[in-house]
Amino acid sequence: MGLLVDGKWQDKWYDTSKSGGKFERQASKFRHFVGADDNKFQPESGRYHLYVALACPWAHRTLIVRKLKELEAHIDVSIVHPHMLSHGWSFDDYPGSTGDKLYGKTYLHEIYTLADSEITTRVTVPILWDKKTKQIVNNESADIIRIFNSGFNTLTGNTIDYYPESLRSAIDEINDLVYPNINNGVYKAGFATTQAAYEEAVNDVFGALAKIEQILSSQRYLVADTLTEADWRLFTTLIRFDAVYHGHFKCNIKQIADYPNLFAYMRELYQIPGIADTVNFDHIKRHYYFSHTMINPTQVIPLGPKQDLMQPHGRESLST
Ligand SMILES: N[C@@H](CCC(=O)N[C@@H](CS)C(=O)NCC(=O)O)C(=O)O
Repeated sequence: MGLLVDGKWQDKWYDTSKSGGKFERQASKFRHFVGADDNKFQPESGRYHLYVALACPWAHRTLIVRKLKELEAHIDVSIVHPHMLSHGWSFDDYPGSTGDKLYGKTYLHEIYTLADSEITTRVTVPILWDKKTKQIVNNESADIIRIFNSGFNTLTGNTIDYYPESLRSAIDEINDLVYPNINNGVYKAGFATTQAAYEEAVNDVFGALAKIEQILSSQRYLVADTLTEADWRLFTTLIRFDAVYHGHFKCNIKQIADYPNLFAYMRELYQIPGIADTVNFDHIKRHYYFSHTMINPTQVIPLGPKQDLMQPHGRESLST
């Protein structure tokens, strides 16, 4: 784990000394868009490449929307090794990993320095890369899923909209609950280095899960009957919760399996054709339990949980 400073790799853990033990996520650096409004990055088949970790919930969002928007033939993917150790993400061989398909690099930080040899940044996945200009288009998953949602429609002819104009304020409102309290909330709990910071984060996680459980008791998806980006953004945290966040990040007041609505909703999303293929529990568990040695110094990876995610979800009756 580390970061690039003036283009040089430094092996450093997150610094929580100035924030009262709280984990504070750095803002993403590259925020360009693809599509009509930006002349520089036009939608073209085969021009863009996605760098991901199968373990990572943020990268997972981009893989899901790439699949649902039928972009697999147009945007290829390189998958890193699940371990993130002293050199950060690497392209070492591992089942389910691909190596760096574009440049044959060893470490992901070399992709950042290829874009800018003097860069100062954390080295995160996902990255949407432009082969033509050898630049990072965007390394913020919330943006990348919107790029995939609409930026390539002219190429694919797929006009399914996961962020429709008429639902934007409702989606934004859910995202404002889910991002700080759940998606990032589990990290704030797991990376907290004081009891107070941990307790505050965990209480926020379970407060928000209780609200979502209530919403899902009377409606099929987070925004009424329409599957939107808000659902996919929540899904990638839910699917990791019982396997990783409950134990490793100490979010152990309850499991997702203890919430009837959340658990059935998570299974419904998991069972949508193509989605289960984007979920790799080996990469997920191995990444967290093996990489975060200050949380789990033995690097022992737990065997459980054993859950049947294909059992019927029964949520069809909630649609009006
Ligand atoms: N805001 C980014 C966050 C991405 C992120 O933090 N990814 C993690 C993996 S789950 C990472 O690569 N961390 C490396 C680090 O922080 O040094 C996004 O949503 O795209």
